[in-house]
Amino acid sequence: MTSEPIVHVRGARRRYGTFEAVRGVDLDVHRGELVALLGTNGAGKTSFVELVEGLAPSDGGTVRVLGHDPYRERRQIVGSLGIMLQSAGFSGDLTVIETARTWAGTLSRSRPVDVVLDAVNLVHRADVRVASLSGGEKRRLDLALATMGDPEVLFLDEPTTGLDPESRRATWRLVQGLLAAGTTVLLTTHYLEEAEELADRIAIMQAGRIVRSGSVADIVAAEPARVELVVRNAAGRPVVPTVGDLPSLEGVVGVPEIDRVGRLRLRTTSLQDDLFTLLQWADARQLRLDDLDARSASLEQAFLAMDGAGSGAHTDDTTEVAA
Ligand SMILES: Nc1ncnc2c1ncn2[C@@H]1O[C@H](COP(=O)(O)OP(=O)(O)OP(=O)(O)O)[C@@H](O)[C@H]1O
Repeated sequence: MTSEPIVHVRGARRRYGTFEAVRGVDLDVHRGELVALLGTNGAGKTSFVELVEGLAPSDGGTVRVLGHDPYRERRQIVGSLGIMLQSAGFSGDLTVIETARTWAGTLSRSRPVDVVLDAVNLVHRADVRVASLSGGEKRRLDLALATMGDPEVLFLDEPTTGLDPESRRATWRLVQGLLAAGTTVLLTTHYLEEAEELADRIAIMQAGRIVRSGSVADIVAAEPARVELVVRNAAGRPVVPTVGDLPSLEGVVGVPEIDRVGRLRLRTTSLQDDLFTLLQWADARQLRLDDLDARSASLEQAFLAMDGAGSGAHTDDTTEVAA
């Protein structure tokens, strides 16, 4: 993509007193793209997203949304933004429809209120007081308000937390419709499936920094595939090879595990080549490779591996910086 990014961030920082929660983040989100920001609790996602939402000033670096500083030049862009925070500040006394109409009245342009409530399946709850809504219904109302102004850029902070699976999928369809219409979206989520379903690109945050970014395929490709099988002889009896008996496997990461019944487990960065070598090795020895299970890493495995690798960085998380 060559056009100027809608969200353009370089070296963003955010401090709370002497604690630095965002430590030099770079991120671009292009027009019509959805970028999902992932990370464990406390990684700094909300602290970062609030910078691009213009809810707080950056303590360093450059933050631009639609070409403007979203904090200092907020008035120029606020009409083009849709923001769904982690927790909404609704008045519990108003009904759903009153809340939606009140919100629509604050916008320079608004989609019809009934259409927006219908999109989040809240029409049947229109006359219910917000205080009586379930947690998931409140999230859906929040999404309705964030999308009511037909925003050019939508910031969604954990939009499907607390939603049942059906509502979550309905939200995904809604977001996909907005993307198809050209909306640009920055989303934070703890649901990896949500990121896989919606995101063009993913950025993984750890201790205030983006430690990995790219498409799901890019991120998963960096994580070794897993192979598991049981070695048996021609009569079907288990054979327990030693690691030294195995052929040379160029992509193996770490040491293959072999248990007492001949079950072999290994991780490899060259799945196809190493599998081929293993099959040839077994064939030459008239061995069978039973229960063969070979699979690429999932986003979840890649994420967990990164988090494990970053446990040192977690300790670093508590490091205080000069104010
Ligand atoms: N107002 C605040 N004052 C001091 N520290 C804060 C404040 N807000 C957040 N933090 C700290 O900043 C770090 C990042 O928090 P943040 O809420 O941005 O993380 P997150 O990735 O959004 O987490 P979660 O997934 O739990 O929402 C945490 O260590 C948190 O305790």
